[in-house]
Amino acid sequence: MSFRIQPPAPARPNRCQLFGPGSRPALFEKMAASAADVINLDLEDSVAPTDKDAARANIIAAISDVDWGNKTLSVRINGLDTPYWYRDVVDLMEQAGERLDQIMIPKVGCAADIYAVDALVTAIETAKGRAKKINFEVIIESAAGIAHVEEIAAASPRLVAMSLGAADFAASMGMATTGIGGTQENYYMLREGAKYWSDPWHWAQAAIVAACRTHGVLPVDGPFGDFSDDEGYRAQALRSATLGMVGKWAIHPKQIALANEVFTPSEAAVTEAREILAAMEEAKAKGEGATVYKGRLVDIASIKQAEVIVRQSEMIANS
Ligand SMILES: CCC(=O)SCCNC(=O)CCNC(=O)[C@H](O)C(C)(C)COP(=O)(O)OP(=O)(O)OC[C@H]1O[C@@H](n2cnc3c(N)ncnc32)[C@H](O)[C@@H]1OP(=O)(O)O
Ligand SMILES: O=CC(=O)O
Ligand SMILES: [Mg+2]
Repeated sequence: MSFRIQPPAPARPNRCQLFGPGSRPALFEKMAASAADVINLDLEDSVAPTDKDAARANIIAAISDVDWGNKTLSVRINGLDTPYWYRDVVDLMEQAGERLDQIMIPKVGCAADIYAVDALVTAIETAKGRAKKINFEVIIESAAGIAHVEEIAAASPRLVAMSLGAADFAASMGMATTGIGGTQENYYMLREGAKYWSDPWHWAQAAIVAACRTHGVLPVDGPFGDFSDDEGYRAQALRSATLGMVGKWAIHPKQIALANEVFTPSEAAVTEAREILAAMEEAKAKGEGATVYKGRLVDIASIKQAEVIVRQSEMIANS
């Protein structure tokens, strides 16, 4: 344990990030009316190159025209390896209303990528006298991104969230799959003739969570492509929540309720967490640092574990 206190991540709900292409403005009101905590209007990979200008204009208009309620409103710009990204940033910062909360930067490979966008955003924010500071979120979706994940998490005070982008990540890593997240048929261990599937996303997720928790950033699981497979989505989301992620993307409205369910601590989990806190209060009153709860050890570390669940539950209830 370092003497430095681990910084808290922003205390706002981020259970579900709903995506929609900027080239389909008919979806925007539906997205705003959904139960997602975060809305991601997309200028990147769901928008064809010929539609980039129109999508930018649609999004800029919708930021002011649509009632986004209390949702976090984010726009995914194009990657720094494209000719589009500077225009995305300039037009958003110069023309979009103050309702815009966040810019999502895809395919970040190093801290300097964020520095570049930060420099541009900061200059326009100052020049235009924008009152509200724009936050950043990033997608780790390349070999370089995961190799430099910690410096990326530390790159800017604007950074509030980091997602794993399974599709581009798989492509960049040369993974032999066209699946977007979830179980991969060929990734198994064999024992006595039986197959046991492993999780090929696990190490990237764990690296993202560690980098995020070190620097007070929200770790988020990205897309699950097969929106007909509710159980597959739920299983992936449960694994992510167990590893410390706070939410997951929805690329179809069907996935919103699943994400909200998994990333809202259940009543049973909250009750158990409160019981552990009560058991530790009793132990403390007796001058003990450890005690027994339901036949198992709980100690001072258990207080911190239980507080994660209670805090998450209270933050969602109060949002
Ligand atoms: C994988 C890598 C990534 O970068 S993922 C992030 C980028 N991708 C995206 O943003 C894609 C987002 N999703 C979509 O574009 C659409 O959901 C896709 C997957 C194309 C399916 O669209 P569509 O064929 O219209 O779906 P559907 O007929 O099943 O829709 C049922 C009702 O739901 C609506 N809907 C659809 N998508 C959204 C959405 N993203 N947000 C809000 N509402 C959505 C449809 O309009 C339809 O509504 P209604 O019942 O007709 O009123
Ligand atoms: O942008 C998301 C991805 O999975 O790629
Ligand atoms: Mg991607």
